[in-house]
Amino acid sequence: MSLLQAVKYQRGKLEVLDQLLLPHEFHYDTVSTRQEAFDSIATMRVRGAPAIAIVASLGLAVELHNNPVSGTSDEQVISQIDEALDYLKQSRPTAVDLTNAITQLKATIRTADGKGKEAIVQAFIEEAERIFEKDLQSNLSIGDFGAQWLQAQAGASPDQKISVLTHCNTGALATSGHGTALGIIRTLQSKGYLKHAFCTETRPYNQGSRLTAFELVHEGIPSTLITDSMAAALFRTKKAENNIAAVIVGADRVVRNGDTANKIGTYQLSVLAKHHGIKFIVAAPTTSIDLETKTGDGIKIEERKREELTQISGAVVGPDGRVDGNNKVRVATADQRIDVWNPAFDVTPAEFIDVVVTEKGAVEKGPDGTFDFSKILPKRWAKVVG
Ligand SMILES: CSC[C@@H](O)[C@@H](O)C(=O)COP(=O)(O)O
Repeated sequence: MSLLQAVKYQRGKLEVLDQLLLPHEFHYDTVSTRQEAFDSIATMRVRGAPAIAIVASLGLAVELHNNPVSGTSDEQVISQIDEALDYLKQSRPTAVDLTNAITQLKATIRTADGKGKEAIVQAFIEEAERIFEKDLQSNLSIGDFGAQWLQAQAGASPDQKISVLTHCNTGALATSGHGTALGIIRTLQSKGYLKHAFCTETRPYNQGSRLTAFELVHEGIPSTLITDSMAAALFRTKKAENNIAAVIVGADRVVRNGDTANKIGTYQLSVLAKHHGIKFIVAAPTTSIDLETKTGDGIKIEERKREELTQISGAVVGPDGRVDGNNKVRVATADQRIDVWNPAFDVTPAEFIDVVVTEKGAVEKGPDGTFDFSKILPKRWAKVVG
């Protein structure tokens, strides 16, 4: 089985899989400049909170590797890199991984201040590469902690397999590999704990049907696709038969009290899960945690263009039922004059979340109903909260 990779990188060269063409066509774009990185992210050719941060960081690393910076003093070079990072930060607003990566990159280049411009650039490139490599390790740990938590809380085991529902895409395509929520599902499968994975279509951008369904099939994980509107009926009619124990989702931003921004539709799933006695798990690396924002009310939710709701693209299906991946079409699915509201994310309040699984462990709610991240992030906590 070939490995799914959203990003292929070697020093000086970055290739990014165009996810808009999936699952019908595999095409990698070369990304060599900050503008190309920005464009890949803003047009959603690459998407998913960790992958966005990785492409922005490595895209600029490639630009700096191949094109000497013009500044002469260390101060000038640092300010030019800062400017490029601030530009990249504008590519998409809701996921915090990019902001956290930028903070980390800015701090790292300052450790080379006074050592000359090559040292500053080198420090940047090495830090960007570390962000990429560390993400994979984080995903694998999230998978282990998530499976352990489900073993303890839902009795998941080879003798008592569980089923789960996931939303959006959080797999290898949204990260450096393995995935977060989908990473837990992969780990459950490898341990023999998984009965079945259900995935939502994830309207309007269809990350679930285009990407997650593709990843699940690719991995040979027993799985079923549903539309977003079928979740309640699924829980009501198929929970017992399938032993549906958890909804597992990723995160674009988990704020200080645990409120979590994730793909639109996540919030309604959390309400349904509570109603049906199903655990609700947020799987997120600590790079997706934002301690500076106190509650979900402070999260900026990206609104996207109307055509994402009123039009859809895909590949032509022939009369024999075969999909012709080379023959793409874009079709209208609504009266093009209708007014549209298209928020890309929503906020799930902490009260509906049972656990936030990070690479540093599973964090459960305290008696006050909020999450306390001070134990897993003591330094960041001290900086922000004191
Ligand atoms: C590990 S990816 C976590 C989230 O980024 C994911 O669930 C999600 O909401 C992605 O949204 P997208 O708009 O496709 O970037």
